[in-house]
Amino acid sequence: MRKINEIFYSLQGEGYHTGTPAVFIRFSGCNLKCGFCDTRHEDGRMMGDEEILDEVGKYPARMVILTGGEPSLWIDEPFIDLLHKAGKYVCIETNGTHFLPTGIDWVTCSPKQGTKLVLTRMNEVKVVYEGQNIDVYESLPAEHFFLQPCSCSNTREVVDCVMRHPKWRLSLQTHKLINIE
Ligand SMILES: C[S@@+](CC[C@H](N)C(=O)[O-])C[C@H]1O[C@@H](n2cnc3c(N)ncnc32)[C@H](O)[C@@H]1O
Ligand SMILES: Nc1nc2[nH]cc(C(=O)O)c2c(=O)[nH]1
Ligand code: SF4
Ligand SMILES: [Mg+2]
Repeated sequence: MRKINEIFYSLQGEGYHTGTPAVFIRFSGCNLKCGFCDTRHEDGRMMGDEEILDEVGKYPARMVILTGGEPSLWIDEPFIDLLHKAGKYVCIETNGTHFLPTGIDWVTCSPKQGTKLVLTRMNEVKVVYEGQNIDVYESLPAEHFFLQPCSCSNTREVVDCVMRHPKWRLSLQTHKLINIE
């Protein structure tokens, strides 16, 4: 059984796959307590894999995004295999402080200040910008580097920072701009 906060169908609002239809599986609970976190950390409900797969199967998209909370606290290789057997492309949003099972198709790592990263592979880095030094993230083993405003509030500051650090690109939380989930 795995603790699920919500399962919903929307468009990936952030980062490289922005605009792509995807089923979000939001797991409950997190090992960090970021002051800016925009997730409602509700208790959630224990669900079996069959029930989770049934819910995911209600939607036509191939992309599934594991998020939370911190999804790495709840997943294992058999779960990723089940999603693959259902024909899904599996993405994860993680803070990078826990190891991941093998086989995930797309890893988005969002490192948080003052934490120790354990991931050795990731496809994209997505930093929520609060004025911190981003140079330290440039050596991470990722193909894409995104800087994201905090709750759409400091966008001009992020634009200026990206222009000073051209390895990075702007990631807007587009779902918030168009009022979708
Ligand atoms: C809610 S977190 C869940 C996954 C994982 N715990 C993590 O932090 O990556 C999903 C993404 O939203 C970002 N995020 C959380 N709160 C935010 C906010 N207020 N503004 C912008 N991005 C935010 C996180 O940094 C992360 O990239
Ligand atoms: N549309 C939409 N895109 C997202 N990308 C990452 C999200 C998250 O909370 O992990 C998220 C979310 O909550 N909604
Ligand atoms: S690590 Fe992710 S889910 Fe956890 S508190 Fe921070 S932003 Fe929220
Ligand atoms: Mg979100």
